[in-house]
Amino acid sequence: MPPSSDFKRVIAESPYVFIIGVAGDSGSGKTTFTRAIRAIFGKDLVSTITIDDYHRYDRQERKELGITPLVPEANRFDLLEEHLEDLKAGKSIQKPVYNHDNGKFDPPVPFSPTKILIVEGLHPFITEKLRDLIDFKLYVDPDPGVKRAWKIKRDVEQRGYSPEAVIAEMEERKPDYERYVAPQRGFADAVIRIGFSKYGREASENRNVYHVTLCQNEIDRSIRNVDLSIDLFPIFSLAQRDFMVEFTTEDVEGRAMGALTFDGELNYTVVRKLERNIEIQTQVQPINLVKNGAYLTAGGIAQLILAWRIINRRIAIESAPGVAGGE
Ligand SMILES: Nc1ncnc2c1ncn2[C@@H]1O[C@H](COP(=O)(O)OP(=O)(O)O)[C@@H](O)[C@H]1O
Ligand SMILES: O=C(COP(=O)(O)O)[C@H](O)[C@H](O)COP(=O)(O)O
Repeated sequence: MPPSSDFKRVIAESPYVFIIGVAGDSGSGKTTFTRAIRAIFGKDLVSTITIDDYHRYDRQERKELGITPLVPEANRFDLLEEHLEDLKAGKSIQKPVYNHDNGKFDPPVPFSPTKILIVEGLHPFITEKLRDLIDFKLYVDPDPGVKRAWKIKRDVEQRGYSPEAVIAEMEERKPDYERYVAPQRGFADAVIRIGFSKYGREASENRNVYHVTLCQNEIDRSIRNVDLSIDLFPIFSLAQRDFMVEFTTEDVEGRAMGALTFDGELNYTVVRKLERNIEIQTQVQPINLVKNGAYLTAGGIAQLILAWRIINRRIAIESAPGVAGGE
């Protein structure tokens, strides 16, 4: 791909359908963490499929069978594989629709592929075929306390459950989560862990500041050298808020992954440089995740780095011989 090309235009004109898989428990921030990707590429290029639509049983049937939606048999992965294969080949599908408001299925809807497709849900990496079809795999992994707070808030405010019902359901689902969902961390290119901020729980609750660890496998060799430096000078001169960065190696399902941890908030001036470097390297601009004068939270920085990783995976595919029209 020519270095000065307009990356969005190249993607729009390429036949390649790039699939991003986002796995994690219900209410773990899957939708929220893919927001940066949607914001960067825009509605025309990005669409999302939620795997909830591929449940085999409606809420009443699951109740009668005594199973949770986390059990693989409660989902139609064969149909999902078929649909992702069709979408990757540029074909439209008739997508099933699960309605969270009433726990039943609505009639299927026509769904056409966009050049970037986000597939999010409980089990996007459960079969080998799904893993092969997905180009970038992300696992979202909040601490139990964070997940509990997020899930209660969302399911009470948006899905009409009582807090007690949400808590009881979470307890009931735990063993199936550990058994069928959590092991998918082992297939992920990146795992995002989220805990309450070390600067106090109120920082999380009031300002969305979390302790965020981005575990990544080794960066693709194909990525060109890029300056991802953080400038210390504005940190010294604009350090009105607490911030920390840490790098460790962590064991993720038996794999050693590089773990970059952020907590707190960084001023726009510091983050804008990072964002600008990513814009120059990827030709995707403007990214503009932060507004002038504002602060970006640790989660926002993790999103920015993730977006950069994902864009680079897409560039690597574009440049590979014979794939997506590369030389
Ligand atoms: N990074 C985040 N920062 C703050 N709140 C979040 C974040 N991610 C998720 N949440 C909260 O958790 C709720 C559930 O997140 P959502 O992205 O809908 O989860 P999922 O798609 O995994 O079911 C959201 O409505 C939001 O209140
Ligand atoms: O586990 C999930 C996925 O939710 P999310 O969209 O949060 O990842 C839901 O419990 C099932 O889809 C069933 O839905 P319901 O409980 O509404 O019947």
